[in-house]
Amino acid sequence: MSEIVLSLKNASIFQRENLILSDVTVKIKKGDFVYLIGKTGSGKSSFMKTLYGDIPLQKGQGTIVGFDLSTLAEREIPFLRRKLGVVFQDFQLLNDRTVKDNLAFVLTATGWKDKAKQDQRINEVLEKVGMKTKDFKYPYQLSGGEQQRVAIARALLNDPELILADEPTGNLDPQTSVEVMEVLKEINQNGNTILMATHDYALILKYPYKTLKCDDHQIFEVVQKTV
Ligand SMILES: Nc1ncnc2c1ncn2[C@@H]1O[C@H](COP(=O)(O)OP(=O)(O)OP(=O)(O)O)[C@@H](O)[C@H]1O
Repeated sequence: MSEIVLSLKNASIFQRENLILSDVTVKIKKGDFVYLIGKTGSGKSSFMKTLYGDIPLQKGQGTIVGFDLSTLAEREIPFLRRKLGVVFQDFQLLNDRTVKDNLAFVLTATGWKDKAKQDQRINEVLEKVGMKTKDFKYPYQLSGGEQQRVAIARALLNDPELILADEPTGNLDPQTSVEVMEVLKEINQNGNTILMATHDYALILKYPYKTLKCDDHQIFEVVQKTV
């Protein structure tokens, strides 16, 4: 039986007291690539934030990579995030340090003490995203696509059970979006599970995967034709 990495049942997603999505029932299996689409303001980011513990799950049931979202305590959130890799639209790299030091910072913060092991892991993840030769650069010396590759490498550092990518191509031109998508496709083919929020329909047509849609306070699966 396939391993379930995310399961929500009759979940409601709120922003403060406002109900954004109701009765959400979703399952994601290990190895899946799943899109989350929907208009601006339909709740994609709110959904993602609930999954990484930024918004509490107030109603319904939810488990993600072994954590119960409905009982998630503040002190558990760093441990949840270690099992997730989160990628944002605006990359969120630290501008005052090199690519290598951005990644080393995360490894140190998550308990990697041995410098040689850190270096090895950094090389491995940069290799996966084709950025190994640019580890000495500062983020502002890189293009948007390169910065997003580094952000993906950072998400891979602790071998996450699920990668949550919230509009990872939102700041990129169409050609660069395709290049970043190729990276995501490849890491999915290597076994990583990915949930990606996007409103880039061209990408969805080019790379068809299971698609969930946020609309009218609901989330439902759509088939490619009706996207
Ligand atoms: N911090 C907040 N406090 C209160 N309401 C919020 C907050 N953030 C978002 N919302 C509201 O929640 C709803 C869903 O927003 P959300 O950002 O999840 O949508 P989205 O689908 O990700 O949109 P986009 O594609 O523009 O990123 C919107 O009506 C928005 O106004």
